[in-house]
Amino acid sequence: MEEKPVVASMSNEIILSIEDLQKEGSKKLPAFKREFFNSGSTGQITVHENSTAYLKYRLRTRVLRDVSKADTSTIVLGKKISFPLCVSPAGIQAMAHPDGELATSRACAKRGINMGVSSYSNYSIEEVIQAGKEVGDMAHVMQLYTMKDRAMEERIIKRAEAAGCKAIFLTADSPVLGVRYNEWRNDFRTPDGLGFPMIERTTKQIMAQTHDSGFMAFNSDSHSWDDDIPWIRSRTKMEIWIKGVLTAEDVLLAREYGCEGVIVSNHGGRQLDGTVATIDALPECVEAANGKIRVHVDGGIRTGADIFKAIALGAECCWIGRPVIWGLAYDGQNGVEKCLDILYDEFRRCMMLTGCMKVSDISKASLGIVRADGPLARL
Ligand SMILES: Cc1cc2nc3c(=O)[nH]c(=O)nc-3n(C[C@H](O)[C@H](O)[C@H](O)COP(=O)(O)O)c2cc1C
Ligand SMILES: O=C(O)C(=O)c1ccccc1
Repeated sequence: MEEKPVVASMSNEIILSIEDLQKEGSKKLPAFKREFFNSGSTGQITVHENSTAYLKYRLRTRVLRDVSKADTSTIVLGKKISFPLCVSPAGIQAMAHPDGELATSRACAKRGINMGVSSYSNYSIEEVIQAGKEVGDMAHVMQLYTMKDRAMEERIIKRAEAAGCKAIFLTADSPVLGVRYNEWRNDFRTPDGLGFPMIERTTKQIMAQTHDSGFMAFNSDSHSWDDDIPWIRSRTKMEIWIKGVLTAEDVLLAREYGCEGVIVSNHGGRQLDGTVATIDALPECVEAANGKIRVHVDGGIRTGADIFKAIALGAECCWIGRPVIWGLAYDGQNGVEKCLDILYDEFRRCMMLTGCMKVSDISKASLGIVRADGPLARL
């Protein structure tokens, strides 16, 4: 007879962490897709550091507090969400699972969080919003690049507004594609049969792009604060947020140009390798915002404690890109729900174990930093 293990396993679930989801989700993808989704640019330094930069912070716990009614909810983009996390816009989600952005939208609606939709989505903004509506209440935002074809850019804005999007996230870090060895080595092309309804292109037309420019062939590299922000503002009542900000200087410009918020982001390390990790750029951006515009952050967030640390450093909310892709690849909508459930549970436990009753209790006092040979330093 087979010997029973001494400690019975808690469950048969093999996905307990985002790391597990990365491993199992990635396994389901052929190499060219896996590398496209998971890689960063050039030496992969920033994609790595986005996550490891969180490790230097230590949690300062407060004990003997009644956390029985800990409330993780918060209000973002006018919606009460279940915890301070939203899903970053990421293109070609149907390459991870046939249901693509529809599955992501349903999972977000079911779990009560907001979603960004890429201009390079495989389902239209109308379809993505409708899919979410059938499940629950949430906010969608439309991600936009400054485009060479301004008439098309305007059509994206108008469609997004008519469909009910709350905001435009203007991705400002991509006038040109980053150095992506994986895409060049694999001669990366989007698989046959996928549509790109927001940029009004078929896969055939996309595939015709060279690898110097890739998707960014449609993006304008002559963009500027002056030419683009007032232009967008005059075409929509939606909020305008700048995605891809890493410096206090650009936060001040976003304020000057009347933007509602910034996403502190380096595009998940996919554009310029060697930029600052986003959690390390966050403090100067929060200081420059001075409470006048909202500051959110994405890049490398893989645990509930990472979310907690970003909130402690002044972000209103965090966003995740790849973890959702891994969830999609693993099991479509179910996989994305699993991803959100893992992060929710970890974040809630982190709040309770640090003695925080509500999200607004999380502050600089919740963190310390260990410097070489020193005791824990307060922030
Ligand atoms: C496969 C993939 C596609 C992406 N597509 C877009 C996009 O279309 N527009 C955009 O602004 N950002 C895009 N991003 C960047 C994400 O919005 C986000 O900034 C980044 O993924 C966050 O880092 P993380 O993946 O470490 O969480 C993409 C990221 C990935 C991984
Ligand atoms: O690869 C990316 O980072 C990205 O932004 C993108 C843009 C268009 C389609 C797919 C991904």
